[in-house]
Formats: sequence, structure tokens, C-alpha cells
Amino acid sequence: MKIIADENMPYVQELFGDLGTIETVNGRSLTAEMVKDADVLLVRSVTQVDASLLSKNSQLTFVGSATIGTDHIDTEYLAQRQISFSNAPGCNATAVGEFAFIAMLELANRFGTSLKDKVVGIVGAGNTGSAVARCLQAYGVEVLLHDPLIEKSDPRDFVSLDELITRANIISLHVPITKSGEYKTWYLFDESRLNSLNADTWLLNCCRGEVIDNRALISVKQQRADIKVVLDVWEGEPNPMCELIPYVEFATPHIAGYSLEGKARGTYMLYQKLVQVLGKLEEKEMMTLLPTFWTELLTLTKEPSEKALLQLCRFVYDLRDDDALFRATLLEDPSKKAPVNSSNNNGFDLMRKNHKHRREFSALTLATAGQSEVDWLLNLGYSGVGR
Ligand SMILES: NC(=O)C1=CN([C@@H]2O[C@H](COP(=O)(O)OP(=O)(O)OC[C@H]3O[C@@H](n4cnc5c(N)ncnc54)[C@H](O)[C@@H]3O)[C@@H](O)[C@H]2O)C=CC1
Ligand SMILES: O=C(O)C(=O)[C@H](O)COP(=O)(O)O
Repeated sequence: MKIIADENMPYVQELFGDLGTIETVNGRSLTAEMVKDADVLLVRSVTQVDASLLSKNSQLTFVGSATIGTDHIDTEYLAQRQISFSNAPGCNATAVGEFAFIAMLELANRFGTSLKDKVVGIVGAGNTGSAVARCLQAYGVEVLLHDPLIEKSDPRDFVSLDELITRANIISLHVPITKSGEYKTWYLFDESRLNSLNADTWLLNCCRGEVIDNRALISVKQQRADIKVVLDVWEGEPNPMCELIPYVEFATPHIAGYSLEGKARGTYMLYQKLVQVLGKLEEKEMMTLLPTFWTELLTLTKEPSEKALLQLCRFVYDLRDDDALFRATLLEDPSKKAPVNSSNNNGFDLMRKNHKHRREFSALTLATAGQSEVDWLLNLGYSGVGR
């Protein structure tokens, strides 16, 4: 069995090595010729899987995408050809949740205010949106949810988008990209909605770039310095509008979901699905793949202040590093805010390829010496001993 896999998918050899011969490829430049004799195709979000890519292949039985989003997959076409498909829903939700939470703490620190006093509006209350909400609620922050597609069947409280925009100090976007229908998300935040944001709103996008009209965001930011923006995803990836970068507080190349656990979970979920499709038994376990964190135990002597909490988060992931590298990679002279060039696609993809996967909060164990007042840190995701 020939398995073609994206080179940016960790643990493929460990998990799929016994099932067939593996060839790893650059997912962005995959062609019909390259996949013509594949039995299994394992991709990430940068590969369009459609009739054109599969036009020379008549033996493919399984396509797996180690991602939450499926906007790059023509699932109808795969179904027509009776090719099994699986993505990895929820695989990197914790990573995105922790990323957004850390970004909010960083913003609070930068602007000399407290995250705890804010109201956060989450647009899209599925896996990633709920993961952000869990972190915020663990810390005691008020959260508003907006999700018209699930509000009738979900016991949580929901608000309209207008109410969310009116009441929230921070808005975090967690919707799939959809181009049609009543609740389409393409340019959900267009110029008029961006202009309707309250003074001093913080806007975070960790889902898909085109949920915000990026050109409109530039013009709104030119008038509204009060709005603060965090972008992990960009319209037109891998060629973001470089002139937008200077208006963004924290800028990263679509790596909110890039925790080692999240990526491993993605590959592992595809392994589980393929084994099932092949009628075989699972013989591998995910946790045995992960290395231990460089330090496993941290002793807390008292409840951390917000600044100390940020330090604790930076211990696991320092967002400032990725932001600085992004600017250095995509802006020729970050101090002059000049773009390297308008189509710097290698820089964006190279940063993603070489990204040093961060760990999730759970990789770090906190010794809390029996203090129940720090239980919320365990709800935030850290592991704990001492109780
Ligand atoms: N930056 C990154 O690295 C990552 C980005 N993503 C992106 O985030 C998206 C969301 O991921 P999940 O939360 O796991 O997906 P999910 O499917 O669990 O949740 C998405 C939620 O958005 C809701 N929704 C759809 N249209 C909406 C609208 N117009 N207004 C409000 N809510 C709406 C859906 O009802 C659903 O509950 C993915 O589709 C993917 O595009 C996902 C993982 C990592
Ligand atoms: O899961 C998703 O959806 C994402 O956006 C992924 O985190 C993107 O990662 P790649 O598949 O592009 O490596």
C-alpha cells in the first residue's frame, strides 16, 4: 500500500509505517502526477483535494486531513468516487484555545489593563471557541457566545452578533469559512461591521483569514487606532497583505493550532480511522509518541497575579517569539514597516514548516501544595500534583 503524506505531519512513520510504504511530500505543490499511484493520501490544510488532483489516480481508498477545517477538500467528489474521508475534528482545539487566551493576556499586559475585567465575545462556539471559553472561564472572565447554528440544540446561553459586539471588550473568531447560506462567514467582519466595533475593542482571528475583509481592516485601522488586532490567519495565505502587518499587535503564520499534542492528535485520529477502514486493530498509542516537557514540575507558593499567570503561560509558549519572527520574515525592515515584497509566500510557509511546536498547558505539572485557591489553574489545563 502506498501512503503519500504531507511532510509537515509529525509521527507519520511511527503510526503508519507498518501499514504501507510512506512517501512524504510538500503539500502545497502536490500534483496529479505525484499522487497517481497513492492508495492513501494524508494532507494538511494547504492541499486542495479535488477532481483535478485525483484525475490520474484510480486506486485511492482513503483521504485523511489532519485538520479541523475541511474547506480544502471536495468531500462530495470523494463520496462520488467512494473514497473514504476523515478529518480530525477537535484535534487542535486546545492549542487554539490556549493560543487565544495567551494572546489576550499579552494584550492586557501590553496595554496596562487586566484581562479579568473584560467581557469576551466568542463567535463560533464549536471545538476551538469552546476551548477558549474554558480557559477564560477557568480564570473567571465573563464570556458571551454567538453561534446561530447550534443555539437551539445547545444548553449554553447565546447572544446575537449585534449584542455580542455591543457588550464585548474582546471578540475572538472561531467559525469555519463558508461562502454561501444564511450564516456564511466569508467577510463576516466587513468594513461596516468593523466600523461598528466599540471603542477599544480587541479583535482576534484564529480561524480563517477571509472571515475578516483584510483590505477593509487596513482602512478601518488607519482611522481607528483604538481597535487592537491579533491575526493568526490572513486573507490570501500564504501571501498576506504585508501592509496590514504593522496594524496588528500579534501576527503569526497560521500556527494557533500548532501544539505538538494538537498535531500528534491530528495524525493519530487519521491512523485510527484508516485502521478502521482497513478492518485492522489499533496497535499504537498516542501518548507514547510525545516527549516529556523540558521541565515537568513547577512549584507554586501562592496564587499567581495576572502578570505571574502570563509568565506561567510564557513558560509553555512565548507568543512574542513567533510575532517577532513573523515580522522579521515578512517585513524587510520591521522598524520601517516596509514589506519584503508583495508575494512572500516562502517566508510564510517556511515559518510554518520550521515551527518549533509548542506544548499545551497540560505538559507542565504544577505542585500546588494543597492550595485549593489555585484549582482554577488545573481547570485552565495545567496538570497538578499536591492535592
Ligand atoms: N488557526 C489555526 O491554526 C486553526 C484554525 N481552525 C479554523 O477554525 C475553524 C473552527 O474550528 P472548530 O471550532 O474546531 O470548528 P467546529 O466545527 O467545532 O466549530 C465551528 C462553530 O462555528 C459555528 N458557526 C458556523 N457559522 C457561524 C456563523 N456565521 N456565526 C457564528 N457561528 C458560526 C458552527 O455552528 C460551529 O459550532 C475551523 O473550521 C478552521 O477553519 C481550526 C483549527 C486550527
Ligand atoms: O485544523 C485546521 O483547520 C487548521 O487550520 C490547521 O491548524 C492548519 O494547519 P495545517 O494543516 O495548514 O498545517
